[in-house]
Amino acid sequence: MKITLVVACALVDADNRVLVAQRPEGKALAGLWEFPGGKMEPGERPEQTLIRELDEELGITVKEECLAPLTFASFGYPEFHLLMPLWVCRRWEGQVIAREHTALKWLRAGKLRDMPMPPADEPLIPPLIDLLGA
Ligand SMILES: Nc1nc2c([nH]c(=O)n2[C@H]2C[C@H](O)[C@@H](COP(=O)(O)OP(=O)(O)OP(=O)(O)O)O2)c(=O)[nH]1
Ligand SMILES: [Mg+2]
Repeated sequence: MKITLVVACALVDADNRVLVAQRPEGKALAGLWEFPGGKMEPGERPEQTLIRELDEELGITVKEECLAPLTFASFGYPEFHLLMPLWVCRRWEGQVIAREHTALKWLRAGKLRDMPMPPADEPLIPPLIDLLGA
């Protein structure tokens, strides 16, 4: 079985809302709402991958000390087993923009359940509600 390591981030704004981003057409799971992030490249540490992905996907600069680990997803897709740690980040530089996603939304954690997300993401929602409120 192939394990794919993907790193992801819940960006949280001053009102305790979480950023979700809609996956673009042409990619796997197109149209679903996800936490920004992506696959690790050879030689990277997970936190470096996340910082790179947040720059590439959202145009923001994040410092490693502003990333707090929260939980992880472990889910069997047909082609691979996804292992995805999720960090929380409340502090970054720059304006969040959709460089690769179709759209972005800031939502209360309790509203994440209303969004069509990848099946792997469902268990990530309760820890976010515990941390941020519904
Ligand atoms: N980023 C992200 N990926 C997720 C989430 N949930 C989930 O199942 N995935 C899956 C979808 C993909 O199979 C994989 C991550 O792929 P990705 O498309 O973000 O990878 P990437 O940014 O490196 O993009 P690419 O270069 O591979 O096109 O993890 C999530 O919340 N965030
Ligand atoms: Mg990505």
